[in-house]
Amino acid sequence: MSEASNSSNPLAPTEPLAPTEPTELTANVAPASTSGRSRLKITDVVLTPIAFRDPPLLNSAGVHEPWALRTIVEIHTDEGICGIGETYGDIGHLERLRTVAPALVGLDAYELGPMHQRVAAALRGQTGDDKHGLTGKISAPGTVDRVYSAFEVACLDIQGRAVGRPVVDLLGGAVRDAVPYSAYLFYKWAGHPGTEPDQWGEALDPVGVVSQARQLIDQYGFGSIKLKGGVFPPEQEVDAVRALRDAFPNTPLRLDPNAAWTPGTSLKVAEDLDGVLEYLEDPTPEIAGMAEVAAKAPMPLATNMCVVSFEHVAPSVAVNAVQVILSDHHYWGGLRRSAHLASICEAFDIGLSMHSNSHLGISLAAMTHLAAATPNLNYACDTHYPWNAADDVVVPGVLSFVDGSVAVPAGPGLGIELDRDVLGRLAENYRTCGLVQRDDTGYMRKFEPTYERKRPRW
Ligand SMILES: O=C([O-])C(=O)C[C@H](O)[C@@H](O)C(=O)[O-]
Ligand SMILES: [Mg+2]
Repeated sequence: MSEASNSSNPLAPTEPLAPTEPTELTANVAPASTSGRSRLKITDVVLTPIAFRDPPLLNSAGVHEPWALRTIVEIHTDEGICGIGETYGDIGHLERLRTVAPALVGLDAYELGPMHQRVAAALRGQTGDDKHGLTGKISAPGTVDRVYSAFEVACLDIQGRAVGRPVVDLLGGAVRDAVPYSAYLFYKWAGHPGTEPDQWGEALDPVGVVSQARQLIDQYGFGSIKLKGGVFPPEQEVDAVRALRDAFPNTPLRLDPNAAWTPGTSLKVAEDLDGVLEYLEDPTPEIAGMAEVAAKAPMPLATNMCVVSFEHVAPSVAVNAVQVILSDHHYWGGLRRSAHLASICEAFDIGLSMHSNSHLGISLAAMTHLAAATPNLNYACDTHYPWNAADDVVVPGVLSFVDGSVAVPAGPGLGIELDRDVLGRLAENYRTCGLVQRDDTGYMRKFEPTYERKRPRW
């Protein structure tokens, strides 16, 4: 037991969970374990911001820029075991990672509770933000979870490597050997303005959307489809979904306009697509709006916008705002806390799916271990991976899609290795690409100067 334990309450945590104004960081966090057990002491935390190519994917915030940003996290230990994680690359998030990293040195890689406390203490109540708002409002506790997540994944990688077991075993063992993902369709331009069309081509109408679905399904074997909407007037997106239904009569379909519609518009679309969608994702903003739609919609409503942190769950349950939550370990506080979310969903009979932003193979591996260990994950997971796979930092061979699913890596830890040549190249991209923050709206305005981000828009 640490010297700092609270003598009046034997169950109190050894230290405050999130002191907002600590005078001295070291005086407000749990000390490293002194029990004499063998340790895996963290000796260094290395953060590498990277940039990789991203196609012009359209959404309710604007359009993806030519580069997507991420940060690769490497944690080193005194035993020589190193673990890796992947997280957002926006400058504000990167600065928060940089603030926290030195505070983790000296911890044991098994001390994840104390690590969460140290992250909270180092952040001193900061609240993150982003320019796209596609994952809802970010709170102070949500900011801690976003920053902690990649460090937690890297430590689970270390733990697995240390004991020779895959991360899925640390999460309770695999309930499935392979994790199904869905084809993630986007309206898109043929290429970034001023460049040649990319391999995917244009998708701005039902014909283009169906052809994109065919490409993704032919290449990856996906067994379900999600269309990112919120780009065109809802009637046009309904037509695209109907075209998908005609082209793929037995494939589960989802539509996600990222809160671009009023509750009234959402209900109209929900009625139009009755019997066509397995769920309708974030048709309208906020818990109250979603509850209004959910009360009459014929299909379940899903979210990765109005329930994005633990404090949102109770208010949402109280009004039955959503019937499916899209988890995402990058902002729900890593793999273990995402497993807690899964238990909460089970308790409240809420469905569970998985959200994705632009990402590479470290995230895909982590998502796959988590999903494989989560019995009540009842839907195929989202993944952007096909859009960004050409630039993966992971050594090829382990992560591949067969019939739309990724087999759980069998090697110790995450079961993957960093390709250092690619990492170096993507780090150089970051230094030269001129972007430090994702700005879909700003990029759209370069081509449509009057464009505004509006939620709801219709
Ligand atoms: O709502 C969602 O599913 C997303 O936020 C996924 C991605 O962020 C996607 O919309 C994007 O990157 O344009
Ligand atoms: Mg969504």
